[in-house]
Amino acid sequence: MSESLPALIALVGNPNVGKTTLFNALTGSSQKVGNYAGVTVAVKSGETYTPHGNKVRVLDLPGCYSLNANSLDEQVAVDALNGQLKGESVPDLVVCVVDSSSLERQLPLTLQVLELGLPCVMALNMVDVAEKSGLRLDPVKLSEELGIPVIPMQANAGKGLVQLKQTFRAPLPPVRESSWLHHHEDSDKARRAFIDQICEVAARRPDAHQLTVSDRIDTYLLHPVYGWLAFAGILFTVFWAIFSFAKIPMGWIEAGQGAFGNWVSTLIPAGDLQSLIVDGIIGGVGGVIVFLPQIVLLFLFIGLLESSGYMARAAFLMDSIMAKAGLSGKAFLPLFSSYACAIPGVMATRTIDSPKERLVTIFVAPWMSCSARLPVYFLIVPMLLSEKEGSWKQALILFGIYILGTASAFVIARLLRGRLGPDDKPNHFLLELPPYRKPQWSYIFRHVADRAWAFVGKAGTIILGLSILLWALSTYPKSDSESPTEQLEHSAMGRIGFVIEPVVKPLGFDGRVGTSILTSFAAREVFNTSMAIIFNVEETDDEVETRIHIREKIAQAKWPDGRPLFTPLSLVSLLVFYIYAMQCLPTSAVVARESGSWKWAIGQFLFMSGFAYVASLIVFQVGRMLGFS
Ligand SMILES: Nc1nc2c(ncn2[C@@H]2O[C@H](COP(=O)(O)OP(=O)(O)OP(=O)(O)O)[C@@H](O)[C@H]2O)c(=O)[nH]1
Ligand SMILES: [Mg+2]
Repeated sequence: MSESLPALIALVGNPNVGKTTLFNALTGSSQKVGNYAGVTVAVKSGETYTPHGNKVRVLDLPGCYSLNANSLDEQVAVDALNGQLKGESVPDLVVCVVDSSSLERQLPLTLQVLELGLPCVMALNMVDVAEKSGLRLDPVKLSEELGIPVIPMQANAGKGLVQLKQTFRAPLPPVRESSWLHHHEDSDKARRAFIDQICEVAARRPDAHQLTVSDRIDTYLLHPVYGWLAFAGILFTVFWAIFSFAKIPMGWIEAGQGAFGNWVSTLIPAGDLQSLIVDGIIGGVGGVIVFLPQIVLLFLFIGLLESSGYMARAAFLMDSIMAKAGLSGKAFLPLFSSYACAIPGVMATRTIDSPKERLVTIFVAPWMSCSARLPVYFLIVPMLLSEKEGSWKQALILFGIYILGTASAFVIARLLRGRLGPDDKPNHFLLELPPYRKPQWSYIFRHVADRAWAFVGKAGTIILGLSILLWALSTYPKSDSESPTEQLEHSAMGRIGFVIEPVVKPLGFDGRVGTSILTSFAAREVFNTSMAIIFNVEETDDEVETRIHIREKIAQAKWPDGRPLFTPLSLVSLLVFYIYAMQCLPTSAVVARESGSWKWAIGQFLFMSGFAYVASLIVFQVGRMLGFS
């Protein structure tokens, strides 16, 4: 019996049993929670206090089905228990978190953990679900049979937390001898027999098998026809809502930004300083910040889909399509989360057992249109339809953009998967359909707020810095000319544009657009910043009084011969470029780390950006041949 206080506690359990919910409740963190298996893919650490005020460290581990790890995320959990994680020792106490509504399936892992010989406590989570399904649990019997403390809990409501914390103190529960293994050759069989015996006395099922509410919902949502209709309907509603709801707060931000710009213009006399602040900083940062409402809505919807349990159904429906792309349903969730951001998407590929399938998924993930592309789409799409934001036609185009990116990703995945050849060992696709659950609102709001704050933080730092730099490049060196157009041509930016114009002209863009594209390799949103700065700086002074929306200003831009710069064809070409181009250094860094080599990251960058160029070129040239303008 260990007398010393525990210093390190590890939360272990099957996927989707509420480990992270418990971790967040214990440590006050807001790590990602979702109602599907494989949300947590890396170890997270936090601190909590015992009822006696002693500080302990808690590790949240990725879920695993057994200790014979099949995938990378499971391996991490196993390493943590064996003390093989870098910088971590063997845990002093293991909290086995189980979903009490399916105890038989969870106990094999618990027994394996007990066999390791570490002090254990069981967090018998989701007792609310077990109760509703009519299961009769007997925690006292369970504790007697297993020989460890068993704490009934409902982690998402904070119930049982205090009781659990009371076990975090000396003396730690004695290590139990693995009696079920005695006289048995086959340890799997021995565990099964012991589990049957436990469940007989401690977890009795109701006699009649009833269809649960989730089962009933699934007869529609997984139906071969209605299921797909519902899937398309849900996605379309999301896009439509992003366009139409966001319109209102966007209007406020724009109005505020305009008023602020005008106010600053009255304070500072016309000249370089005014131009720097109004055109460079307010215009440049504002060109990105105004899309905050869309980003918030996108993350809110993804959060809702993830925490209700619908995401796992979508993966189930998509399994057959994924198979055509040479991937399994498991690749769907990482790819879907790449719609928010490719970085967590690439990380989430750790749940994929097959190393080759994982590489392929990492490779195509950046083609799932991420949220950083939204500002660019929202600048271009309304121009394409020459209308303001918010119509259903725009939502339809946005839907089409996502479909194009996704379909292209699947085609490339298939080609690449074919080239890599079959796996060395067979893989089993195992996707769990969790019951539908009420969304964890507190978590979702916190998560959305974090993302919104990160977006604003980026605008206030990286985008702000780039805005100042871009403004300077578009203003200096100065020429004697009075004409803003000639002045821009004379500036450093104008000269870069001059060099770049021949490269982008076949795609339908001039040097100004080319320069904006070039700068957006730093981060996609910078396209908006550059466009705003270039076209603001170019305005004549008397226009300052009637500050019009930057999009209208851009729409009026012309080639030197007076033709409009932006035609439907050139706008489509621009959209196509942004759907395909790989313009995110942090993603490249994560790809290099997760794939184990920079070769993959560089190959991906060159392939995707090259593809973007060629695709835009084809769109513009073929479009022109067909008579579009
Ligand atoms: N009804 C109910 N739901 C819960 C409870 N605890 C957690 N949940 C929900 O269960 C789902 C899974 O929670 P997570 O904390 O992400 O589970 P996890 O074990 O960390 O999952 P992985 O990281 O995928 O291994 C979420 O939808 C939670 O809101 C509970 O006690 N009762
Ligand atoms: Mg988790």
